[in-house]
Amino acid sequence: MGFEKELATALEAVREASEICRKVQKEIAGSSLEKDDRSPVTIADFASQAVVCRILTDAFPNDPIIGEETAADLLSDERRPFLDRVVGLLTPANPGVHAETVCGWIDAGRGDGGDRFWTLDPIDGTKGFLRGEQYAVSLALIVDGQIVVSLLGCPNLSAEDGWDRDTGCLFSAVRGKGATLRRLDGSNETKPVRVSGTGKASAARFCESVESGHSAHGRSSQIAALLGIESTPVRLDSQAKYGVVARGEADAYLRLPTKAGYREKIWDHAGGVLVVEEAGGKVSDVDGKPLEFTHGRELSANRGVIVSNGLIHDALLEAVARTA
Ligand SMILES: Nc1ncnc2c1ncn2[C@@H]1O[C@H](COP(=O)(O)O)[C@@H](O)[C@H]1OP(=O)(O)O
Ligand SMILES: [Mg+2]
Ligand SMILES: [Mg+2]
Ligand SMILES: [Mg+2]
Repeated sequence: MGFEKELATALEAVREASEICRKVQKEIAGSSLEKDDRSPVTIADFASQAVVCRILTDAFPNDPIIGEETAADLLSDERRPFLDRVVGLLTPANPGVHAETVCGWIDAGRGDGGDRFWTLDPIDGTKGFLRGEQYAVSLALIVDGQIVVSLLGCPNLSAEDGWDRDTGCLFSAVRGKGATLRRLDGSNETKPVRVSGTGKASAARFCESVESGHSAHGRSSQIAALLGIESTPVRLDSQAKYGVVARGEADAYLRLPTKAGYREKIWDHAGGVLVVEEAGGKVSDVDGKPLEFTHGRELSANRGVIVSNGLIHDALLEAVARTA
């Protein structure tokens, strides 16, 4: 199956959501609040989830969506002004839309898994978004446990090679059909995406989280030292790191388990994994096992994530094991 309609629908959804995120990022002050787990969320996270779920549900009414956000976080009286701002972001494209309808769109993202489902991170890297740095809109379709379509909208990542620096870029992949890069604006011109050809682990360029609480930075520098790597890792937020490895600007992305024992969420990886794999790279957990997207909202069968150009993957896993 070619998944043409799925890809076209997902491209439209990620583009529309990214446009809203861009608009909010320009005037970010006062646009965020804290969730029960103390992580930040902004009006753009909710609006992005609403838009993507609306578009997906229109096109594929039977497909469940597992999204990060829930409208429950918007329903207290004190949060009503915040909800009204989310509604305001959706009004230009949906004149007269009511708060109840918007909450319904957001909660279309509360689906369960199954044989065929979508997973969505409406803003991945909210902390980066708030700092005015990298973030991504991440969307993937999973069929029989395999990612078959994946997209990463990266509004603050320049589309290389003479494309306008501030258009942002959009990665997509369909299983067996390669990975592609577009500008995030309306243009449908595409470029193939390929990982680097770096075969010597000592020459590898790493990228990693900005937030040390999300991945063990100390351990990644030990791993780099073991491999004889002298360059310092590039730190950037969000699944934009998958995009950067997919297009060969870095050779590896290490997400090493932290002491807190955090379980990775499927929406924090699904959009990036197939882009890297279809670009010729490899993704596994720290034990070398493939990521399993068949256990609900979390990657509960995996620990950490190692992303590479494929050529240096075994060397990375060996060094990871030696620092365990
Ligand atoms: N304690 C945590 N450990 C690992 N990842 C986390 C943690 N808390 C939130 N995240 C998620 O990690 C991702 C960002 O990590 P980074 O940018 O450092 O790679 C985001 O998906 C973020 O969710 P969110 O989508 O809410 O931003
Ligand atoms: Mg979050
Ligand atoms: Mg995320
Ligand atoms: Mg998020």
